[in-house]
Amino acid sequence: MLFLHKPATYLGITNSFCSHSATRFTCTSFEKACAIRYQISGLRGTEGAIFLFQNRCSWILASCKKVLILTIFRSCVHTESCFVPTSEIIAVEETDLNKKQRNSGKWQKMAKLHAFTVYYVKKAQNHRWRCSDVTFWCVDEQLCNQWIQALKELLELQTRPKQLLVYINPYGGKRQGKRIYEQKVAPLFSLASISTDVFVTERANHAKDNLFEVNINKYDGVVCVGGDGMFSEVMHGLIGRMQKDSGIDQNNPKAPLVQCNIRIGIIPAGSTDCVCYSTVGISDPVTSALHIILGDSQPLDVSSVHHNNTFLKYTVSLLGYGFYGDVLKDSEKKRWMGPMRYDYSGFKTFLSHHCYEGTISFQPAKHTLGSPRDKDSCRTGCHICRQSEQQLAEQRKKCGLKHEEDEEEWKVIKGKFLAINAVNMSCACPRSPKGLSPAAHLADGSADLILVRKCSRFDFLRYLVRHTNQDDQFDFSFVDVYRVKSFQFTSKLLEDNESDVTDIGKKHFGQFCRDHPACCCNIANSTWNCDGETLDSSAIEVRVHCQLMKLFARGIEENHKEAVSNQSRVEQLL
Ligand SMILES: Nc1ncnc2c1ncn2[C@@H]1O[C@H](COP(=O)(O)OP(=O)(O)OP(=O)(O)O)[C@@H](O)[C@H]1O
Ligand SMILES: CCCCCCCCCCCCC/C=C/[C@@H](O)[C@H](CO)NC(C)=O
Ligand SMILES: [Ca+2]
Repeated sequence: MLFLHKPATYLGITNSFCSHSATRFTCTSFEKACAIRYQISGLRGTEGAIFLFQNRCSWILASCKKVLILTIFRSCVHTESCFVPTSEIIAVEETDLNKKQRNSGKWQKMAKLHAFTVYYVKKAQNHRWRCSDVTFWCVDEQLCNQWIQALKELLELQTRPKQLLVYINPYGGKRQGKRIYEQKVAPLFSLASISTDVFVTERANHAKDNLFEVNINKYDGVVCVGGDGMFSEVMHGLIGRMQKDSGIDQNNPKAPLVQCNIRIGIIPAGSTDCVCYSTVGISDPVTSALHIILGDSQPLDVSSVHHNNTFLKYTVSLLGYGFYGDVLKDSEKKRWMGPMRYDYSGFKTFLSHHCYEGTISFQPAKHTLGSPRDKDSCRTGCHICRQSEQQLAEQRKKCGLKHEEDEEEWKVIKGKFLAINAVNMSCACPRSPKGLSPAAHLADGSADLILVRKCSRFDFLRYLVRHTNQDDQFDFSFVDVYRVKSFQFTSKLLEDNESDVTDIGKKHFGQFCRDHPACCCNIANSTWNCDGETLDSSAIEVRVHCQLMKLFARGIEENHKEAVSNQSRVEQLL
């Protein structure tokens, strides 16, 4: 006999079935429950049960009548889910009966009981995940142990991290990194039997430097607790370590980089948390911890940024010149304000309305199927990213790590720009839920290059407002967008200096455009905002490396997909 302890799990079940006796369920025999295909005949009038079938664990009220079962399954699909893929079970534990019995007096009167608790991922609104649990009671100790054993064996079959290296930035965002990790994440890791080595950073680049020294092969993944800057640090440490160990010179902009197979998990505790939000769909520490525990894997494009054959940085989210560069530069002086610094500096920069002159050259990304104006966004299991992955594998088979000469055409655009934004992913974040390029892909080997030409303050405001709503951000005459695999930028100032090095006067001309002092064209350079860090050079060369690294994430899930697949599975079964 197995008893389900939580009748509330069955919200969707018809009233006639969900009587007060609903707390008591008879279980099928272990063998029948484990049968690969669910046999209705095996139930013989059973009221309720836990089943394992087709790699799914479900706890349901059941009846011999087919039609009723169908109703029950349907109601489960539309309300609280009783279906849990074993890949979404977090842990199975023998239940501490003393604790449970104290809470529930009615069990005390019963004969010797045995119980186990299944902890599983419960999916809530807006991609938020929570750890839920259900306890199964049983008078037969052997049956109870068989269930625990069977479920644990299933969990062993999942490829999940067992040993993680954790870096916490105690100063990111609202300075809550340490508290968030200790209170929300560490208990979940311990429930899932994950061991951790935790490292609280004491200075910027501490995590990055440490990653060059540790015995990295000991770990199944690296977790960073902080914002985009902290993630960037850890990513630089891992990718840099990988290239160093493989003898790849990062200063060579054309060097084919070695893929980094050690996954990074992001526990969001920063100011923007754009990488986390764009890859999970929400900036929530518990949700991210659960993605890490389940061992999710999401490949990510990474761009390398060089200047004159010198490596500057890698970027995965925004590489922005003009508006976002100026916002970052100003906001760095106001770190004490926490996340609010971006709003303050954003407003200031908007009022200054500076535009910058320069030349952009780029190679269009012809290999990918999508376009930046697509209506569909990159979602879990995205077919466009999968197609790029196949291409990448074929290319590797053909060339190995040989240097590949790329003769594809370059397009050149000269002009005055308020903003140049290159994004490898949508760059969605709580401030901009669709991101700066809603149709950009996480792993297609391309970046979206957005050029915002000089326009009025009012028009620029209209453009910025569209970062925050559903309207098309590219539907403006002064905005152009291209999907690219590489690009270069040189500012007018640098071009002039290079062509006329003797004209020293130019360098000291002052802030604004010589021809039109009132036109807001800034003679000085802007700064590149590279995932929230400033770059030293304004002239850069950028190249996208398809799926260079992996995160503990699965991309943003299509909301109705899961329900539809549950439904079709039910139909398959009956
Ligand atoms: N102990 C430390 N002291 C000072 N700075 C640190 C420390 N540890 C890490 N850093 C640096 O702090 C910078 C910012 O951190 P983080 O990204 O976590 O927060 P944020 O800037 O508030 O968030 P976001 O990047 O999402 O806007 C990173 O560039 C990182 O290198
Ligand atoms: C008046 C309306 C103003 C709207 C402004 C919208 C602001 C949206 C911010 C989107 C930034 C997304 C890009 C992410 C960049 C990160 O890499 C970086 C570091 O965390 N963050 C910033 C703010 O530069
Ligand atoms: Ca991309």
